[in-house]
Amino acid sequence: MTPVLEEAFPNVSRETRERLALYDSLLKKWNPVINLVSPSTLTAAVDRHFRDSAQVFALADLDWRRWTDLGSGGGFPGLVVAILAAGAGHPGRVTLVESDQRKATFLRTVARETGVPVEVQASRIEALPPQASDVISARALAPLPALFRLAHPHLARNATALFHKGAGWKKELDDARAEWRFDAKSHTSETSPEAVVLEVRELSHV
Ligand SMILES: C[S@@+](CC[C@H](N)C(=O)[O-])C[C@H]1O[C@@H](n2cnc3c(N)ncnc32)[C@H](O)[C@@H]1O
Repeated sequence: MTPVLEEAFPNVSRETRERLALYDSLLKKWNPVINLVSPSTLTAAVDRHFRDSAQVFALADLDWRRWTDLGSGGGFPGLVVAILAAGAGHPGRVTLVESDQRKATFLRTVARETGVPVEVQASRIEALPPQASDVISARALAPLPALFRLAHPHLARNATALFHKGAGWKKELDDARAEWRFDAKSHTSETSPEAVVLEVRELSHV
């Protein structure tokens, strides 16, 4: 287990850290074959991917029952959420949606090897029946207006969307207001100074 993982996750159980370490090693093994994350980010994966993902778990209200992660790719942030939730004894169900079959196979492999219960939907988000999720997350999937179109059918009443966004997030928010009503709060990212996690509630069409 790398000391970096211990520093990044000081308050989780040993079992959770071991699961994260196993995930990290599988990511490094599979990445040259299916490009789950940019290869240049692999050496700093604990910070760039694992700690970055953990932010949404910490921001969500604790009482969620269904969490859906859209466009999960290599599992960020959704699979990290599932590992942290399992470690905390959280009873909620996490679904990862990823249309690329090879990436979905990777997600199922990590879930099986770490023993973390997670549902992997290997399909396009647009093809899913409504998920009625209390929390929806997505990182690096689409600009905000398009992301709202993808997420909206899957939100339960009083749901929260937690979206990682880069430096252009203010412009994306302005663009989205042409089409959508919502309350939004930005949380400065702990892993990248110009990035944020946007917390969006009460999303409805204009
Ligand atoms: C840029 S990657 C980001 C992956 C991951 N969220 C991350 O931050 O590392 C976007 C992922 O979304 C998936 N994706 C894009 N559009 C999708 C759709 N309409 N339905 C399901 N998955 C989609 C792609 O296959 C890809 O794996």
